[in-house]
Amino acid sequence: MAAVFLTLPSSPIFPPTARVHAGRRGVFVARASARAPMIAPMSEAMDAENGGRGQRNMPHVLTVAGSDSGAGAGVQADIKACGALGVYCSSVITAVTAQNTVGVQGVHPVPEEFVAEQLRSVLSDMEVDIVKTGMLPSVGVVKVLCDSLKEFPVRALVVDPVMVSTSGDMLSEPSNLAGYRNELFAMADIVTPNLKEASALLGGVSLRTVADMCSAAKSIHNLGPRYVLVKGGDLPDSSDAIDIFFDGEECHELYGSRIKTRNTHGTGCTLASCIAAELAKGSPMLHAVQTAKAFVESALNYSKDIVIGNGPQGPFDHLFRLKSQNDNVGLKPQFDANDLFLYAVTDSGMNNKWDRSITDAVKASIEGGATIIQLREKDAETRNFVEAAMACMEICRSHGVPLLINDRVDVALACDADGVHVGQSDMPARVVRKLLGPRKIIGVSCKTPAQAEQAWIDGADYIGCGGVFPTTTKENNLTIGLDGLKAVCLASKLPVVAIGGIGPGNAHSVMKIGAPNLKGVAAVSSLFDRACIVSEAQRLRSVLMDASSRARLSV
Ligand SMILES: Nc1ncnc2c1ncn2[C@@H]1O[C@H](COP(=O)(O)OP(=O)(O)O)[C@@H](O)[C@H]1O
Ligand SMILES: Cc1ncc(COP(=O)(O)O)c(N)n1
Ligand SMILES: [Mg+2]
Repeated sequence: MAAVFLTLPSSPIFPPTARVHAGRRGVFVARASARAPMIAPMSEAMDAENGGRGQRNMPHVLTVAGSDSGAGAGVQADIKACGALGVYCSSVITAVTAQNTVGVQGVHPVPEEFVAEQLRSVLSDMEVDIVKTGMLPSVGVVKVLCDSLKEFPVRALVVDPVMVSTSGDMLSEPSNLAGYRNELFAMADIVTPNLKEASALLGGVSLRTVADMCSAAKSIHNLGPRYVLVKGGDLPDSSDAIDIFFDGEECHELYGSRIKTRNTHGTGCTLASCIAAELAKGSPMLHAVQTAKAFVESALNYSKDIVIGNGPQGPFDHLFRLKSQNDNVGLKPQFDANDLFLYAVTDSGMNNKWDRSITDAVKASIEGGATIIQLREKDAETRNFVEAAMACMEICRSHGVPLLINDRVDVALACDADGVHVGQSDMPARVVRKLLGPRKIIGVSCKTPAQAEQAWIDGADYIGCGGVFPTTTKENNLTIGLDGLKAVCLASKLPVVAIGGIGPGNAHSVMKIGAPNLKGVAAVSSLFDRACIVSEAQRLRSVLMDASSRARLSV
C-alpha cells in the first residue's frame, strides 16, 4: 500500500531563535561560556513572567533517527535512554521500520522535505542542546540535516553512523557513506561506529583486535569529527566489552564487563543517546562516554534475563533504575561537586601527636560539618591502613559522606572507598580510572592549567589546587598563592577544591577569588592539628557558608 504522508500547510516561519554560533570545533571547550549568554536572557524573561519563581531550561537532546516498531533501538531507545538520564528528548523521524526481535521486515523512509519540516519545527522553537543522529536512510536526509544544523547551530552533534542492524538488515543506502564522509563528520563532535560501520567507513578494512580499533579510530578522526568512539560490542573473542575513544591525540581503551545476554538490541543507539544526554547536562566528552558505557552495562545486566519476543536479539529495559532501589547498588553515584565544600584530609602524624585514632578523627570532622573525607596515611602499614579504611568507610557511608583514599588504589579497592586522590607523581589518573572503573571519584592535585587540562583528559572528577598558602604538612611544596589558584580555576573544566594552609582565618579570601568552579576548601592542619576537631570544622564551615551566601548575593 502506498504510504500517505501528511504534510501540513507550511507552518508560519518562526524567526530562528538567537543562538550562539560557536565554531564546530571547540564547542565543548567553550561549553560554559557558550551556554551562558544563550540561556540568561531567556530565563530572566521567564522568571519575570513567573513572578521570579525560577523556571529553568531542561537539558534537551534532539534525536534524528528511525522508528523501531519493536522499540528496542532507534528513536524509541533514544527517548527512553534520555528519559532515564533526566534529559528531555525530542525526535525527528527519518524512517519507519517494521522490526522485531527476529529482524527488520520493512523500511519506509520519510520524504526528505518532511524530515526538513520536522527539523524546522523543533529547532526553530525549542532550546535544543545536542543533536544525536541514528538511522539516516539517504544522502538526501544527511544533506537536509546538515543544512538545518547550519541554520540552527546546537552545542554539539553526536553521530551514530547506523548502517546495518545487528540482524544484518540494511538501514541506509550504501551511497550514504559519502554523505557521512563529505559533510556530516566534519560537523560532528563525536562519531560512534561499531566494528562493521568503522570497517565500511574505511573501505572494508578488517577489524579484529584492539590495535585495529585504535588505528580505525585515528583514520575516522581524519574524516573530520572531533572525537571518535569505535565500539567493540562485536569484538571477537573478547571477554570484556572494550570500546576505543580517540581524542585526536591519544587512544583510550574503555573497558566494561561483557554481560552474557541475548538482549543487546539497541545498545549502540542507547550509548549514543546517553552520550548526548550527558553532554546536554554539561559533562566533558570523555566523562559523557564513560557514563554512557556504564549505563549500557548496568541496563544489560539488569535486563539480562527478561524475555520479549521470540527472535535471537531482544531489547533491554532502559528504565531499570525506576524499578528497584536495590538494583541501583553498583551504579555510579553521581559525583556531586558541592561535596568539595569542606574537604577534610586526615594526617597520621597529627593523629599520633594528639593521640587519636583515625576513626575518631573522621567521626569528629563529620560531626563538625565535613562534606567529604580523604584518608592520607603516608606511613601506615598496609594491613592497619586497610582495617582503618574499612572502619572509616562504614562511618562515612552511614552519614552519606564520600570517603576517598590518598594515592593507594589498592586500599581504595580493598575497602570499596568512593574514590582516590592522586598527586602528580602518583599513579596517573588515566590508569587509576582503568583500575577503579567509571563509577568511582578521582581527584588530582594540580598546580598549573596544563596539569588541570591533563586531569580532565584523564577522566578525573575534580582537581585539588595548591598549595595556596605555605603549610607544614608538605615539605618543599611550592605555593601558588591566590593568583595561581585563580588561574588554574579559570582554565579548569573540572570543579576545584583549594588546598594548602587554609583554615577559618583565610578561607574567606580563598572563596572570594571569583571562580564559579571553585567549590570549597580542603583542610589538614587547621582541623587535625588542633585540640577540638569538631569546633574547628564548625568554625571553618561557618566561614565558608558566609562566603558562599555573600557570593550569591553579589551575583
Ligand atoms: N554484552 C555486552 N555487555 C556489555 N556491554 C556491551 C555488550 N554488547 C555491547 N556492549 C556495549 O554497548 C555499546 C554498543 O556497542 P555495539 O553493540 O558494538 O554497538 P552497536 O549496537 O552499534 O552494534 C558499547 O559500549 C559496547 O561496549
Ligand atoms: C530504527 C533503527 N535504528 C537503529 C538500529 C540499530 O540498532 P542495532 O544495531 O542494535 O540493531 C535499528 N535496528 N533500527
Ligand atoms: Mg550491538
